[in-house]
Amino acid sequence: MSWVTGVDSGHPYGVHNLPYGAVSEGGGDPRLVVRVGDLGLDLAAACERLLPDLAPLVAGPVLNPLLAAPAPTWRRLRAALVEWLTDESVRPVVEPLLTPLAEARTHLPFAVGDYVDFYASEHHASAVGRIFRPDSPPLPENWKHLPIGYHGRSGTVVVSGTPVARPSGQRRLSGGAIEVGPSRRLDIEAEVGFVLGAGTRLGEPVALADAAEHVFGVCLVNDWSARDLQAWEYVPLGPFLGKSFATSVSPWVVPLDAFDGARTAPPPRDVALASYLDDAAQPPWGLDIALEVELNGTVVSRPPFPAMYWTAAQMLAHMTVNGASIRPGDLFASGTVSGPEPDQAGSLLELSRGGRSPIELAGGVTRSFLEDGDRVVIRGRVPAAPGRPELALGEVAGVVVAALQ
Ligand SMILES: O=C(O)/C=C/C(=O)CC(=O)CC(=O)O
Ligand SMILES: [Ca+2]
Ligand SMILES: [Mg+2]
Repeated sequence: MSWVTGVDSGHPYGVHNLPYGAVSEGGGDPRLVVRVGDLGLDLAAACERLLPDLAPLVAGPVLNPLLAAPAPTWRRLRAALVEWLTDESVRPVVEPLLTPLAEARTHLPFAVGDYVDFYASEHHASAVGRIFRPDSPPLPENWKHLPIGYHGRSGTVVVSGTPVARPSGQRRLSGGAIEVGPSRRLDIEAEVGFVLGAGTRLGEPVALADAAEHVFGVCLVNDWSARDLQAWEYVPLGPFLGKSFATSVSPWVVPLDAFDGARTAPPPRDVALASYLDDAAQPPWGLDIALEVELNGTVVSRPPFPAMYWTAAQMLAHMTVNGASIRPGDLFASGTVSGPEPDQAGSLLELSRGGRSPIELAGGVTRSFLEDGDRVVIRGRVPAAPGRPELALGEVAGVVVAALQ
């Protein structure tokens, strides 16, 4: 148990969590911290005093030098952090380096390299297939053979709290006319993101068994999506401007090792998998994360991450099977997390059945898609279970503002 006041062994930000972030105070420069309770430990100052050989990796303002190090270095730092925050004898050195996070501003804690978004929920993929392609089977033929994904726009990944301007673009009206203007079907996608480190060389795939050597940590993602732009532009090359205008991520990157007690078996596979994706003999890579989507103060959905068909390890193995290299700071997202129940969908497109059944919010207000001024908050946690305290992932929030043009 930690000596930090108020951080008992059941605290969701206890020493079993210790997520990394970047904060600034009073207009100062961002610095890297590790979160314990509601406090941030200054990583550079702590390492300078107690682990000097790692200090250059956490000098800030981003985690990328640490991400570039091999996974055993990440584990060494994490073990040291646990020791510093639990061992009374180091307390006089560490305690002065803790500051309250309440007044701090959070920043994107890593420079995003490449960004990939997958489509790993069978429930989401089938539901969207029915809405976008009513005359075709809900799932495309390839869906159970490989985790489908697309490369997104890393430069528009923003930290939670950044306002999101309504995107503009082309759409096709029901009569066939083409119109340009602000999106009328702006949506969210509740997703889980994976931050990569320990880069690879061109031509070097990452095997399923090695995934934990490259997945540094986990965050929450809101893949804002303009459904009218998307539906018109996506054939035949896939998502483009309907999803590239902003992608929000939570400010805290929870180390993969914090999920050791939260692994779940993925759903049974009903198609034989190619050997590079066959995870039958691997430790389970499902994660027991419960999401919650709140729109203007009303919880509208509770998407369950264990329902995802494809795991992060499979996504990484597939992303690199062609020999594509990874770089420290690369980010991939799971795709919309939707469960089997109607109130477990991770997008308004599903919750409002393609816009036909608006959802009800507090105060008699209804929504099919987002209006200017709407505020969306996606929260994530691993619930407490016997022998396992709750693990908080925090939240990713954003307010929609009017189109700039
Ligand atoms: O089925 C389609 O045509 C597209 C669906 C999506 O919205 C793609 C996407 O972002 C993947 C996901 O989040 O699951
Ligand atoms: Ca998405
Ligand atoms: Mg996006």
